Amino acid sequence: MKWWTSYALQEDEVKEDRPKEQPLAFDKEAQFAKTNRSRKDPARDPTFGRSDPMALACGTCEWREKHRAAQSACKESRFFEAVQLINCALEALEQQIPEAKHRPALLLTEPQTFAEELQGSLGEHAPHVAELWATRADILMNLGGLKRASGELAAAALLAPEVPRIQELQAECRKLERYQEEGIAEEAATAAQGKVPAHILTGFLGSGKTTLLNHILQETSGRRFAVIENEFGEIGIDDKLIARREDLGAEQIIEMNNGCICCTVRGDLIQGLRSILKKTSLEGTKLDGVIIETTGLADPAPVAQTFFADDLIQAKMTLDGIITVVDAKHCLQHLREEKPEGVENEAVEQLAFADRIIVNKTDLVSESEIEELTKEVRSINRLAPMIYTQKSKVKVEEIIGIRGFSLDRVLDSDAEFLRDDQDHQHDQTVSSVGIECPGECDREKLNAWIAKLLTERGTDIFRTKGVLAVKGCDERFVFQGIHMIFGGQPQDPWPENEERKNRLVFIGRNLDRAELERGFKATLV
Ligand SMILES: Nc1nc2c(ncn2[C@@H]2O[C@H](COP(=O)(O)OP(=O)(O)OP(=O)(O)O)[C@@H](O)[C@H]2O)c(=O)[nH]1
Repeated sequence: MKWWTSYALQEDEVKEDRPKEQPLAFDKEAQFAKTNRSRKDPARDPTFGRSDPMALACGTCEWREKHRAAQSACKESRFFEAVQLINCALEALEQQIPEAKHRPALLLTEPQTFAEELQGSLGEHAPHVAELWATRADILMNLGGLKRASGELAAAALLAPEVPRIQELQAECRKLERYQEEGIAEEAATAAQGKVPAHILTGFLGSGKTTLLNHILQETSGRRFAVIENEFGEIGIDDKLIARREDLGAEQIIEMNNGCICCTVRGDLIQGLRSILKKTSLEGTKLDGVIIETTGLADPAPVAQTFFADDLIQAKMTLDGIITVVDAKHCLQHLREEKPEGVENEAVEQLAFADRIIVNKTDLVSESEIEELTKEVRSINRLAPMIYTQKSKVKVEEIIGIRGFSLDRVLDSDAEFLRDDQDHQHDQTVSSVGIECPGECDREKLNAWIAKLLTERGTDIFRTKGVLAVKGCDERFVFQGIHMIFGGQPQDPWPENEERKNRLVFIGRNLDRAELERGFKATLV
């Protein structure tokens, strides 16, 4: 059965109950060390690890009250809120412990080290700290972070070995870990069965994400996938580039343009996922999965966090994996780009978070270039399997249904992953210019202009794409450019209900809108 509906989110769907943006920051580990996220230094920054605005209340609030609230939230399956509350309780308790002041934030971020170092000097506070860690472990177990939970419980047991609740939770955690290790994961599997798997496709501009999406849809026709397309450009082009939608089988597509789901349209992502759940529930249908294609400038961490931060989504969906596509030709230059202090390098983030890495466009590079790139990629992400492709052609079972995402792995490297108060700053010099105008282009003039533009400015113009009306051509002319590599070809005929007009987008650094508009308009007949 075909089940294709293309629709944009309604205003009232996205505005209501819009959650606040929830970017993240990183911690240590080599895998994440190059991400250049803004990090706070616990030794120098007294606000390190504290949530704001909750932190303001914490100074005066009673830790017991926050602890009770965290326990209630956990019982009611509001796990993300429970994490924020328990962290708040820990912060409040930390204030009460003079010894903790010498090791700021350790109580929050590294329970085991804290317990080992201060075990003998906590006095009456020891069982209280242990109790809070036990609650945090309980919440983490519910979210699937077993390794982290086990660490918190070990620390709690060090401080309060005889507390029955800690022992019970340890036994429960061991049981779940055993299930996980033995691969039987009965309870987890039963819980996951009813959940819709989600797949995040990420990768820098022009790396081959849409090509991969088309490939997945083609190879899985008959399976029902909903797709969320997110574009950075001022004008959406990708929806026109998803090949032969009607032939691809069962999908629902939601487009989110002009903003990045990792920050400005993050609330839209949550509402988009919720509306997919609502639609399938109303229709009584079942989805095989949701595929989210991020912009080429997205930080995948906040996108992944969405699957924990929203209670409904957490209950009904499970993040199967983050698939990062790499452009073998241009990736290194983006990985090595120097960014100002505190500004993140998205290309690095995308690799650091990957559960699978697809090194695409191997046709454009030599063996030795691939070797060099592999080394660099491995210095950022040691673990994710790497797959080498042309035109993103990969065996679908290597990237879909992989159960690749692990909360534990992310928490190991980024203890702050589940906090809702982290900084994350994109490079403000990178922007997009969209041109939309009627008329027909002259192919020769267009070629000459674009060739000159990209030869001269191709270092700064990362990505160009467009759907153009070319004189003498009955089809929509699709133009694609990545730095200085560009090309175009007629695609399918203009749909009857679509006006023949030009839509072109440039994404890059220090773009000159007036110059681009002037240049393009000069190619019109
Ligand atoms: N030479 C070559 N070109 C490729 C390969 N894979 C994809 N392309 C081309 O690269 C261009 C960009 O591919 P897309 O799939 O649109 O890339 P994207 O990551 O979705 O791009 P954005 O969403 O704009 O960031 C298109 O013209 C593709 O046809 C490949 O393996 N080799």
